[in-house]
Amino acid sequence: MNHSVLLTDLYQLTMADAYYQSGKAEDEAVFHLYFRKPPFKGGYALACGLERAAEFLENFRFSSEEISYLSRLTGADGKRLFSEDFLDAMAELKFTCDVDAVEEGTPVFANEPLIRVRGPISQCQLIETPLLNFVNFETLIATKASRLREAVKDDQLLEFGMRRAQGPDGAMAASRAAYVGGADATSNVLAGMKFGIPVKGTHAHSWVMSFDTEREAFEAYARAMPHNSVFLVDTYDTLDGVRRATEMAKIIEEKGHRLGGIRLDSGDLAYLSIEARKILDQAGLNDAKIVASNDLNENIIESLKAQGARIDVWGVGTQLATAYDQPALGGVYKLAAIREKGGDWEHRLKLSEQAVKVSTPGILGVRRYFDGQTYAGDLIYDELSGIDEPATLVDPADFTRRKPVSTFEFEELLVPIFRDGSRVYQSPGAEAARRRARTELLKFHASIRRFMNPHEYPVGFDARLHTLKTELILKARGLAQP
Ligand SMILES: Nc1ncnc2c1ncn2[C@@H]1O[C@H](COP(=O)(O)OP(=O)(O)OP(=O)(O)O)[C@@H](O)[C@H]1O
Ligand SMILES: O=P(O)(O)OC[C@H]1O[C@H](OP(=O)(O)OP(=O)(O)O)[C@H](O)[C@@H]1O
Ligand SMILES: O=C(O)c1cccnc1
Repeated sequence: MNHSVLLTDLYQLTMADAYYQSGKAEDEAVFHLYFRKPPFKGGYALACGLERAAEFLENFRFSSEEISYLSRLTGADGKRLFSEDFLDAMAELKFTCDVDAVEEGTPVFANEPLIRVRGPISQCQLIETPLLNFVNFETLIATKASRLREAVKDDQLLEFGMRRAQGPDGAMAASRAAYVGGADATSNVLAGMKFGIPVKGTHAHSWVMSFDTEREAFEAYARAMPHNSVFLVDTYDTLDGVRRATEMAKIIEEKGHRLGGIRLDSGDLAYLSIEARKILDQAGLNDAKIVASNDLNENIIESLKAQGARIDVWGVGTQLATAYDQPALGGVYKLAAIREKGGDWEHRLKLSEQAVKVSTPGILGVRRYFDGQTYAGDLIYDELSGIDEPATLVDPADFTRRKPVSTFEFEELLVPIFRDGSRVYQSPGAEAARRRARTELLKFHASIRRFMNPHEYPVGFDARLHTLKTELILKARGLAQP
């Protein structure tokens, strides 16, 4: 899916023009994309959206039609909004940035750069909005799916959300991200074809309603789809429907198949699934699956399991595809360092009344330390300052809390994606990202995956970065020590 370079906010283009006019367009800058709080009051997020971001950047060039459109835009005085020099430069523009990013399916935490962009400030600026658009949404949905995966445990999780998703593009991105996060399949056929996601489904109430009786509907379905025979049993009376479904086993077996199962879509799903299981088992259909749907989310699933529900397959639509309880991830993209051509790097920081909103200066990297059993903590450091050895995590919220990590193995979370505008990383695809999410999440202590009051995984600054940031905050507030 390729997107136009005009998929950006107007102010990115007006700033880019102004950078050209100020002679700063080629100044080198570093921006980081990160979020300040994990979504859903959870303990982590699952990085997603890089594949689409990389595709977008790879095709980052202005067409003559796009330049012509921009040349027709006018400002408040009715004169052309964009300067001719800027539009000429855009017509010739080649993406030349270095981009480093966390791979899709990697668990990530507040304030860690998910993407780092380094290059001419005008280019860094133009790509801010689309990068945030791709990463915020897909990371949000992948995280939601991973919470659902946590709730369903080893059961099957099906994503049924297209009908309630935020438009067709939202549905496509949601199906992909849900798969990365832990869904086993989607009902979205186009997502199946485009992203290689398994597609699965049952049938709707309309099938049953289109016949005079439920029996006729089930018989016709059993004959037509003996190899895909999950019957929706709640159109009239759920447990009667289950009994009727068991009567289809004969037709299905005559065709050389086994009854797939039933789907419950209303009522008390704990009670009904327990009763349905008894009916299926009594009919010798122990292998028939019970599918449940109806506005499910991770908390309802956890509760249903605690109630002893006998559900094998969970169909989740609206709450997954729309991230119902938190419709946006608040990822931001902030300037952290800049240098004029041939000059030295200067750190940059944005102040805020709220300490958590003060941005972090530098060319940041993240090291994830492993103590042999679980991940022990992440170290955010500034490549310009170097790491203060022995490596120690300094809690940004309380500098007296420190955790030594130098004896542990570590990996760098940011990997090169573009060098000088050329793509050096091929996305391994949704399937590989999904596997990564599964294996990586299990390397953290389970308490970070808890829904209620999850454990806060240690993410600290390197001591030099902590000192640098403190000094820059004091300086910006006019409080610097002489
Ligand atoms: N045993 C249960 N414990 C907790 N939540 C449940 C249980 N059974 C069903 N639910 C959930 O309660 C909600 C019930 O919603 P609602 O009242 O709209 O459904 P319904 O009346 O059973 O069916 P519908 O309105 O779709 O015909 C759904 O989110 C469903 O997943
Ligand atoms: O509940 P969700 O998690 O979004 O899952 C998808 C829902 O879509 C279908 O319902 P339908 O469109 O027929 O509407 P209804 O069942 O809500 O009436 C299906 O029967 C599920 O209930
Ligand atoms: O296949 C299903 O059962 C299905 C698909 C989409 C939405 N709800 C249910």
